[in-house]
Amino acid sequence: MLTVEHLTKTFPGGKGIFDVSFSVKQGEVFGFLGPNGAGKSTTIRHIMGFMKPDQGVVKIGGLDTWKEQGKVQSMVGYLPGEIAFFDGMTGKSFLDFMAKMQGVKEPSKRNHLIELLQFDVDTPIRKMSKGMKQKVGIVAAFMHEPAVIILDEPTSGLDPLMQKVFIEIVLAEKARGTTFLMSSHSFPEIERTCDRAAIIKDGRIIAVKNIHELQSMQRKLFEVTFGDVSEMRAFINTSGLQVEPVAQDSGSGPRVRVAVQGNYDRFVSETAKYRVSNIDISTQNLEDIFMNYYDREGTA
Ligand SMILES: Nc1ncnc2c1ncn2[C@@H]1O[C@H](COP(=O)(O)OP(=O)(O)OP(=O)(O)O)[C@@H](O)[C@H]1O
Repeated sequence: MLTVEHLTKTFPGGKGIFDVSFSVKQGEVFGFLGPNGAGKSTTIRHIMGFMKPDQGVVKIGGLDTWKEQGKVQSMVGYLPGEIAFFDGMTGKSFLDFMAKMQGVKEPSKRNHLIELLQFDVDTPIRKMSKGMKQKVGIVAAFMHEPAVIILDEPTSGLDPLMQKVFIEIVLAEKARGTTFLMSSHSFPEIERTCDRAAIIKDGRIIAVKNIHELQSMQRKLFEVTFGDVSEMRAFINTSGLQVEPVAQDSGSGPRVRVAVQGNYDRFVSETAKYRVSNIDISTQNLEDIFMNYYDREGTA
């Protein structure tokens, strides 16, 4: 539904995006992650056909988004990182204006979204908080029921309750077959909504990950405290598990960290052979996995 092929744009000074390629299938929610200045918004502006690439092409539904901008935009909903509103407009007059541009005649979807997001459409936009403006932008991006929705940091400015509402709106649209590309700094949001996510750094894609696979691969980390050092050593040498010793705090007994993925039988039977005084359990979360990519140099 959406393909980005070898997209390159170099800004004066050498920044930009370089050979960015990925594709998003119909009905897929695709996350776009990366540190500040990595190139997310620049990529999104090219996807929307607002910028001419130096090299490469973006296609939505088979149409070149730069060359056939007009046609493409009628099938796309877009929430920019920073929305430019006209002076003197209320939420209602802005949405009326957008509805006219989008050719929306039936207001039921718009009214439903306003009800879910809970804001007063009659407030002048200049008096709205950042979160309220964001809500107006979300309604504008979704109300014409486009086939593809492109969202640049959609929940920035939204409170936690509204972030949850937003996730529910995305999941409902996804169930109808809408295709999404969504840049975000929020790992829980990506985890709840996305099928796959790309990580961009210094203008280059360094990884594309399947979120469902990552979730099924998540490891549990057990910190096991033994009765004495000889027992801990025996466990390290004979258990056959992935074990590493943990530096000992004053007062705590000899400890190891055991990483287990999926099958806990061996962990249970091996630890049962010793006097164990404590076990702490933690789950490696997606944020840990992604942060690893944020820090790491190189390509996937
Ligand atoms: N029009 C422009 N002219 C020159 N440099 C630009 C222009 N637009 C973006 N850049 C630079 O390109 C890089 C990528 O910027 P971009 O806004 O795409 O990042 P981002 O990933 O969206 O960041 P953030 O998470 O902070 O929103 C940055 O170094 C930015 O300063």
